Amino acid sequence: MLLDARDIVKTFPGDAGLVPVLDGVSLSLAAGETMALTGESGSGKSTLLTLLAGLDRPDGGTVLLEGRDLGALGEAGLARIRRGRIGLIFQQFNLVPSLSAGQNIALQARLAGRHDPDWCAALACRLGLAPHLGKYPEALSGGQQQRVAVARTLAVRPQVILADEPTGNLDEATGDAVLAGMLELVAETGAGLVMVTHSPRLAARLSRRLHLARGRLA
Ligand SMILES: Nc1ncnc2c1ncn2[C@@H]1O[C@H](COP(=O)(O)OP(=O)(O)OP(=O)(O)O)[C@@H](O)[C@H]1O
Repeated sequence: MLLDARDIVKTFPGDAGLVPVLDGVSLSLAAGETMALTGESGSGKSTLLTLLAGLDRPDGGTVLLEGRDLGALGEAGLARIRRGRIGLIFQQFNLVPSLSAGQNIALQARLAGRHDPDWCAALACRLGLAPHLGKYPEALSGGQQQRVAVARTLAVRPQVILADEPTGNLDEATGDAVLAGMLELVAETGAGLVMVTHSPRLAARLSRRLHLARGRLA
């Protein structure tokens, strides 16, 4: 199994003491599988994604990535896995303003020591970014910026892609186009995808859907 989360518990301090946001969440994701994560605002979707990414540690339970327990890794080991094997895409594009689109696409792959100019060029082409590679983020539309963010993540060839409402900032048609490109490329690379979305319409385009409510997945 690519990603295996077992009995995840996460609590945060609330007005009346510790509040369990995730209360025994388990999920597994196979290579090539795409999973939508839905749930009301505040149900813990982003919290779960953060734990799956190894950006925070659960209070209970384990996250296994390709059989490796993220909880058993130190900060350096976690950082290495995050750089090379886990791709994150957020609603905010988080592009580096002083770098061109092409440089932004290559940035994380360079940092991970995996820069492949041919793969970057192919991604840019597939995502319709080829004419825009020399432009800086301020000169790109929202949809173009998000496609750069998608390409930047895929450039690393991560095993797992965790996306938090990646099209939430885009109009419906642009969001659909970005998602279609992303799903196509995820399928081709054989990565697994977990995508948080509020949209049942978008969730229906993924292979599985899990709904988070009252700290549990259904
Ligand atoms: N660092 C934190 N400290 C305290 N409480 C937190 C922290 N992070 C999240 N929470 C709480 O955990 C709950 C779940 O938050 P989370 O952001 O995971 O929800 P979500 O389902 O992603 O919501 P949304 O759809 O609005 O983005 C919320 O009640 C939030 O206030």
